Amino acid sequence: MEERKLLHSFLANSQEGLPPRRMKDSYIEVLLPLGTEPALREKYLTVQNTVRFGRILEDLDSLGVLICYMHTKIPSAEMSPLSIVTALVDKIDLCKNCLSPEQDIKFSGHVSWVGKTSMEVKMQMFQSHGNEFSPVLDATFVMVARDSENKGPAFVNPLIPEGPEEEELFRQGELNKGRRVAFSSTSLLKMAPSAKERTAIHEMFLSTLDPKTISFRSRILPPNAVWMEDSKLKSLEVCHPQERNIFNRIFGGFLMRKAYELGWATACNFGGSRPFVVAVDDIMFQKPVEVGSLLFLSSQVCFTQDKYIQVRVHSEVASLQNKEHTTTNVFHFTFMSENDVPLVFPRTYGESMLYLDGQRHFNSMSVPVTLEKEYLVEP
Ligand SMILES: CCCCCCCCCCCCCC(=O)SCCNC(=O)CCNC(=O)[C@H](O)C(C)(C)COP(=O)(O)OP(=O)(O)OC[C@H]1O[C@@H](n2cnc3c(N)ncnc32)[C@H](O)[C@@H]1OP(=O)(O)O
Repeated sequence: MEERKLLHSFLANSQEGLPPRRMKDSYIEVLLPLGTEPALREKYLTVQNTVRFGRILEDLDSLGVLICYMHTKIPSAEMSPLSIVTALVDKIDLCKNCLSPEQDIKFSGHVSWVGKTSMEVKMQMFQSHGNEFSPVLDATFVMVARDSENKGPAFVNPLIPEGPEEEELFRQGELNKGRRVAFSSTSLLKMAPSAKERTAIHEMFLSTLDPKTISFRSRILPPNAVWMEDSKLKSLEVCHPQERNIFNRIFGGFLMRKAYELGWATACNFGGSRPFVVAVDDIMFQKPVEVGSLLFLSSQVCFTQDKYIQVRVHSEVASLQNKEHTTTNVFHFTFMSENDVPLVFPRTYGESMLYLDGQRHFNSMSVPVTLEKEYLVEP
């Protein structure tokens, strides 16, 4: 960190002072040679002989940061003065494809939109089948540039789209920013649910009242349903230095992998079969996690429909001094089970909000996915 202090002089005072970049300046392709380097497979292998999705999340996070470093590269500087951190995993949509641990995987990506200090990155992943690579997933991340010591914001190079395709991507990036602002301003933490949502929650509530008593307090579960609180799983991570990133904080990919694996276990426990992940959305990195922290992860099913299970994982760190807990991340994962799963019922008002939030995330899934036998992505 002492060395990084010296890099401050390379930081720009305004965005206009930085040379504009094109999308192709940050474009990169990376090969994960699972097919040709068997020694690498162990790290990626599940017991079902598929690829661990948690490992893919780690790779996407590192790649996203690398892409941003390409976009902001200063040819005359040996080291970048920027600290680039993951602010948001906007979306990861998986296509219906089998991930084999015995075939090479290719990642590609580039910066698709920039603000003043933030960059949207689009990445794709492919797996080789014979002579060609077929698409596996699309991911959109938002990275934020901070100064050399990660203490304040830092400007990033402007982006000039070239041609109609790039202009469309850039416009989409702008729309994404607007959509995120709108989504956050109608958050249930700030606003009451809509009339339709309120009615749905009240109907669920009524369906749990015991018809034998005239009371709002005697609640019974309808058939094929589970109380939301009974779907919870929790875990604890001690954040050792091994998991730190280049800025001496805990690596975002590690946090995602841990949250994903707990989320998967929650869906597995709930649905009674090994579920497949179909979408990841709106993972917000609100606060950095310091090395040495105790990281508490808490996961629960918050919405289900047919074979789908929407899981929310909340992570917080505890201050060792005053035992205060601070939220660092909230993760949303959509899984698909082999068979139809039970309904999940909220018991309290807070749980009802979690249910509606889960439903909103589920409905924002862009690709309607259908269950396919060969579609196997596991933790
Ligand atoms: C050299 C080559 C090296 C290669 C190495 C490769 C491998 C490397 C591997 C290492 C991998 C290491 C990677 C890791 O492990 S990073 C570790 C995981 N991530 C973190 O720890 C980040 C934790 N969060 C924070 O520190 C803050 O919340 C941040 C800094 C993110 C924002 O803080 P704050 O809220 O105070 O910021 P602001 O209000 O001033 O806004 C600043 C800008 O940010 C935009 N914004 C903010 N939030 C969001 C959001 N949710 N969605 C979209 N955008 C968002 C905002 O619009 C604004 O944009 P703009 O209007 O300025 O454009």
